Amino acid sequence: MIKLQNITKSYRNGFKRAFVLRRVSLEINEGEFVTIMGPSGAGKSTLLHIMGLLDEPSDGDYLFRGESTASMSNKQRTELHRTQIGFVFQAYHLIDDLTVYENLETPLLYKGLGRSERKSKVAEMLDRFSLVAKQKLFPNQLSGGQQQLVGVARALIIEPRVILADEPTGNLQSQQGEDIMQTLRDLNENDGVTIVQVTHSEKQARYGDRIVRLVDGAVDEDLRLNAETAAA
Ligand SMILES: Nc1ncnc2c1ncn2[C@@H]1O[C@H](COP(=O)(O)OP(=O)(O)OP(=O)(O)O)[C@@H](O)[C@H]1O
Repeated sequence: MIKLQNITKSYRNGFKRAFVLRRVSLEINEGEFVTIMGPSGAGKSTLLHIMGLLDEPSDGDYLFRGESTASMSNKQRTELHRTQIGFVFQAYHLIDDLTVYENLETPLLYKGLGRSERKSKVAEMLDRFSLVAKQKLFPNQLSGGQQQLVGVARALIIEPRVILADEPTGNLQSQQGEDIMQTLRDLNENDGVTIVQVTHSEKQARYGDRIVRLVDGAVDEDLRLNAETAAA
């Protein structure tokens, strides 16, 4: 589903080049639940943004479902991102001047869904994430944790084939965090949705079935968890 081949990302830093990712090759199959871990600054978010077509590699190729994304037009890449990828941002990225309801409805508008279908899908998400009472509020009227929940709901609402989540529980209380992890695991197990999450938490990593550790922009370890090491 996701195939990264020798992905390199670098930025110019004065006269030098700073390498954030160094020849990262990684294959993620449909239905996997992968966790990317590693020290701060290792390149985890950058890698996730490249997978989500929100950033481009400096070198190497990224194939999404067998198709090279380098040869796609910007329009095709945007379309792919909007219809197949649910992205949960570390810093929520909600639209400030839209209400919770409207923030959830936006991806459905981009997807071209009709009014009544949008209404029922938004209602379902509001209910699932206990946000019904907050639907008319704007993001700055919510707590950080509530904004995070809206961010997760917005990623799930298009029923994506892939969910890319950058520290999806970073600002949540532990119970809310566990609920989100359980939701992701159910989607993975019951609906076969492919999930790639970035986290610093070993406990959250155990919801998945594989851990990829990045150090200094390179893959340091690629570990498959078995039933005993994965969370029960
Ligand atoms: N636009 C940019 N220009 C220059 N350097 C950048 C840019 N974006 C990211 N970097 C650098 O790339 C490195 C990796 O950043 P990234 O956010 O991918 O790390 P991370 O592993 O996700 O870290 P954290 O766990 O702290 O979120 C950092 O050193 C950062 O300064």
